[in-house]
Amino acid sequence: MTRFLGFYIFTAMLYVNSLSFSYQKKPVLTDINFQVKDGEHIAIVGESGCGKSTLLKIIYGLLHIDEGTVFWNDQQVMGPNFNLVPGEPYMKYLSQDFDLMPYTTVEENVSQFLSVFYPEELKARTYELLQMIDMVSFAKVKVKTLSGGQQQRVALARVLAQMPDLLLLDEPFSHIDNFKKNKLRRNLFGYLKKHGISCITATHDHHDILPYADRVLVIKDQELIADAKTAQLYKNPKNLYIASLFGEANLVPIDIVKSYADVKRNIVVYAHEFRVSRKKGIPIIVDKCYFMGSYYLLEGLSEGNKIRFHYSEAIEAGKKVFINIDIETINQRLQP
Ligand SMILES: Nc1ncnc2c1ncn2[C@@H]1O[C@H](COP(=O)(O)OP(=O)(O)OP(=O)(O)O)[C@@H](O)[C@H]1O
Repeated sequence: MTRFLGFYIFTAMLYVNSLSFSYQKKPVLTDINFQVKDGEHIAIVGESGCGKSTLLKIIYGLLHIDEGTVFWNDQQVMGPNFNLVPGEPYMKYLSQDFDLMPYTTVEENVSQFLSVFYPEELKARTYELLQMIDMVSFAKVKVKTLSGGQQQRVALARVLAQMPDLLLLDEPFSHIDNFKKNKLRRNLFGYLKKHGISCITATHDHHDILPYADRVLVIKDQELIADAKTAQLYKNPKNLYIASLFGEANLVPIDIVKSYADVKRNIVVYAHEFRVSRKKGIPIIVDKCYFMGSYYLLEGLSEGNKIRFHYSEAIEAGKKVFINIDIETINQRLQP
């Protein structure tokens, strides 16, 4: 809620309230509550099969929910039992299977949905979208001859041509190679912010989350276990499940740190948060060493606990080193 000219204005526009859903008997989602504000980018994350796609389908009105409601401002999203043609006009859903016209060109697939009257403007808007997906040179090519990744990019431009207020993206870069992925991410999320389009992205990939999502929702065992600002969740993950969504992480019994010997608690420590010393710290015998490009990922045992940590150099299996965790990190993670 924001205050404007003395009045309070509700800026939240999508409301998901007490939502529960099951395909058969076993619940898939239980008591899910969250809101999405105007122009906000949300990432939905969680292990495979936790219900991310299901949640997007419910929001779009493709599935009938057992309990709860979904509202777009003051308008309730009704499921397939009420809508002959599922889906709502103000939002678009980019599913894992792309809905394209295979026998027409890339350009035609994109421009078909542009509600523009003048031909020059139609050309300019189509070009803007083709540029965004980096496919200007494919404008005249028939979609059926494109690769899976190229088709996924066309599908993206096609939903954006419809200028939704809310875009639902299900693993939007799953078919796209690493050469193109980073540029496309920057283009897409920049485009959405520029045009004030809200977005919910279901993803496994932290590269889709950290630089672009304003907030992250984490699903585990049917429930929403976290709803927090991205940086806050990353810096202070409450458990190993959440931390592992962002990278290699460990659950460390804090009593292996000498000064915390009396504290019987585990804390989450990312692999990159350890500092390696040849002289002092937590002793660890290296077991495995993986070259990761700009660093090495090392795996070792300390008092029976398997710990993974990063170091700038390779360390031979069997060697003893010492690892350290910053006191600020420990204190932060020990907070309730
Ligand atoms: N049409 C369906 N009928 C029955 N069960 C389904 C159906 N679709 C999905 N499920 C089940 O519902 C659960 C949630 O599936 P969903 O596809 O939403 O998960 P997800 O988090 O998106 O997974 P992934 O990350 O692998 O895409 C899974 O256990 C899945 O097997």
